[in-house]
Amino acid sequence: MALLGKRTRIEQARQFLSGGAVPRDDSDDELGYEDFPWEWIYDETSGSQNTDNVTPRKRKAVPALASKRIVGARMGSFVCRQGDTVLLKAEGNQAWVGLICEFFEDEEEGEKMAKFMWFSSEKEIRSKSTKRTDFLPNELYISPAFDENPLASINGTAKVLSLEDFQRLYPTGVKKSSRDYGKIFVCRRGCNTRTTTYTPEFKWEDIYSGAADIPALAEFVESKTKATRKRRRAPKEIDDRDDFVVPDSDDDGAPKTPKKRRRLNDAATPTSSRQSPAARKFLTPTHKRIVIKKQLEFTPLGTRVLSPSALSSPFQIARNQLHVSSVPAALPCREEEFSAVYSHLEAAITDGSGSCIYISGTPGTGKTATVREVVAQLHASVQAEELDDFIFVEINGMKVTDPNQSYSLLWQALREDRVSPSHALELLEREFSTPSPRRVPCVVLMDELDQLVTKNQSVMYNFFNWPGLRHSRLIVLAVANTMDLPERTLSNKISSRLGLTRITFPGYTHDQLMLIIQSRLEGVPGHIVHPDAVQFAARKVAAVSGDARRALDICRRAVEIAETEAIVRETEGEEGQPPTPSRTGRNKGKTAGRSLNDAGEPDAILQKRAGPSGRKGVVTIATIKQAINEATSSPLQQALRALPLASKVFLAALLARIRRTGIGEAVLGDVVDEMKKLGLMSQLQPVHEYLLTAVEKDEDRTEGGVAGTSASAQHLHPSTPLKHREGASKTTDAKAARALGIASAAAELAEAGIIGVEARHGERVGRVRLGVAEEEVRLALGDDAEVKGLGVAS
Ligand SMILES: Nc1ncnc2c1ncn2[C@@H]1O[C@H](COP(=O)(O)OP(=O)(O)OP(=O)(O)O)[C@@H](O)[C@H]1O
Repeated sequence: MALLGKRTRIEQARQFLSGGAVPRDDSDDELGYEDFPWEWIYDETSGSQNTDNVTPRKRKAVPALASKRIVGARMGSFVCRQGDTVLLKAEGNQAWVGLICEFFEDEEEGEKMAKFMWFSSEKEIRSKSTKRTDFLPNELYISPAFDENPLASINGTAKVLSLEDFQRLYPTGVKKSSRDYGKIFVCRRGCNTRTTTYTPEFKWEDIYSGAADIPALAEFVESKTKATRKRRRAPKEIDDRDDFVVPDSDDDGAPKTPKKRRRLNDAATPTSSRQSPAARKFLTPTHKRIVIKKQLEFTPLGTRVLSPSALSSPFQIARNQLHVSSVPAALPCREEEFSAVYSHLEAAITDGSGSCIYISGTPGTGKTATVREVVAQLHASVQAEELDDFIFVEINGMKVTDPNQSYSLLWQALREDRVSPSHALELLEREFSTPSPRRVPCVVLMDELDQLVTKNQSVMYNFFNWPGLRHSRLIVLAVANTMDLPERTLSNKISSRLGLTRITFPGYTHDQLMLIIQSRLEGVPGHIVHPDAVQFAARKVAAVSGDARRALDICRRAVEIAETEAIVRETEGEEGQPPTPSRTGRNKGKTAGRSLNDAGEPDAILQKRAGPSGRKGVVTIATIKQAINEATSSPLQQALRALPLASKVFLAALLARIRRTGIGEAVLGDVVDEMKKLGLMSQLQPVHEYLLTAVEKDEDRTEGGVAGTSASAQHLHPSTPLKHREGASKTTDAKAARALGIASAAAELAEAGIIGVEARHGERVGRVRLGVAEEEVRLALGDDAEVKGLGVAS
């Protein structure tokens, strides 16, 4: 019984930590094998008068005893007190060493807890280049890191000494046979292991003699392990100093729109990375910083490297900058969303708490780009020592073949260890329900969440649920296209319990799309895109979807068209063709490449160059029209537009269903229901007629209504061997023929690869999904006269 209790306690206290903990060869456990409960030791002498520097947390103290100060804790014969250094159980035979700062009762969890200040071993220092080489086998660094852990994680006492005292007391080292073996440590420096900055050497007994010294010790380690520290200074003060970059004048300290090369906190807090390295290095022996003038830095001419874009034509630069895969220098029109995501993430990382943010919005509204930018800015803050370290991992529903792989990816991010999904799930469950000192927060971006839901809801449930577990420090950013995916897939009861923070990204208006395109064209020389063209593209896209990706794609294609035209024109000119009236004398005789490289030409020249049609070599409204036309006249687009009405309505219904559920696939029967709804709503005579007849006939066919349709669609598929056509066998051929309207539409679409149908014999739940991009269907049928008004464009 006692042994079982002991095991539970150790299980509970397991740290599952690697690297950094102190190896312990002995398995001796001072706490014995009896599972006594932990009891508080109160300060009987001082009563409610707190003279000590260290006060317990009244907030969490047991109410009846709130006036008494907790100074220690007892478990059987084991006693530890505030200010003591103790061992905390780590994975295997390892232990962490922590200094007990305060005790408190966590009422929510009904657990006795303590706040620890950590010692670190050299193993915890990740940077090999800045790691000291003079560390001793039992040396620890006191670190400016704190954690709260249950008393159950305490595993014995530790003794910390100065090097002098250690050598005096143990001149030949600690013998393996000694009870003190593995429990005596030397501390002569403090270290911030994340930044690998050390305090100057000290004598431990000089700086620490007991609980009363904790605040001073914390302050000392904190202040001495930061090369430079954020200190909010007035702009004037910054201006007066030579060694800082002058921040932008629009600083108000609040998170700003993401802009490259200007970190979010730059202006609010001058950080170490903004100082010259020299200014950071120079300290007096008493550790006062010497501010020196920033060294003049220049790059020798011989090694000056031009960026590739500098060598490109304006067209190439524009194409590159408009490309959707290029990372924009700024994300205009997403200021609010950026701030919301940033502050949530920053707060969660700082507090060491878990959090789950659900981000929704239609495609191309900048969800992924914004989250990535936030994470990049937070990483910059970590580099500048303004934020605690965190792990970031991106899991994309489109890129995993099985949603369960998400578990392996998360575990790999946490531990750099590849395991199977089922094993990873086990490990993650255990990890997140186990207290662990210094667990680094982990931010997970779950992109294209819809795809992870389709196959297995437990994946989404777990990722939404884990952040709520007390020890997880997991921050999930779930990105999806629909607002109510959690409710639809997890039931209202569960999803409301999860307490998700929701952020919605609205579609861009045409003004916003204009701004986005213009910002991408910033720095492109030669005014090669006419402002009217930008406006036209923005209007066209905003009318259909508000999708920045589409707007950028159209503009990029338009630039390509203009570039080709310019080259053709130049070549024609070179081959002795009479120059066009627009050709300026300056350009005459130049090669295509060189003449196109003219940067900064005034608009007038470009307009002239554009020729009588007003478009050669410049992107105009006509070029945009051509680009849109091309995009909508690809073979796929043409095939989609040439589909029979039944197939178009089927696609419109499938799209509506997918959009409504937020899931990338739908039950065939539901699509037919959707068709009925569309038929009722539609003002279009042909749709109305078609649907009422086709659906009614279909309903006649089987009592289940949609079942018959599903079966028909699946089993009338030309690729299905006749003998396997269960649906057909269930009904008479005549009935099947009557239902052929919808069934054959589905079969035809499946054969063309426009949809995929997953046949489930004898069931009513055959599933159907799009086999082409949703965007292609929207583009082709969005303004198709036959199905206009069925919501394909929205
Ligand atoms: N405000 C913006 N400024 C500049 N570029 C933007 C902006 N919003 C989106 N983009 C660009 O549009 C493209 C699509 O953006 P993103 O991938 O973030 O959209 P999304 O909402 O995540 O779409 P999906 O749901 O399809 O994944 C990217 O190239 C991105 O850089």
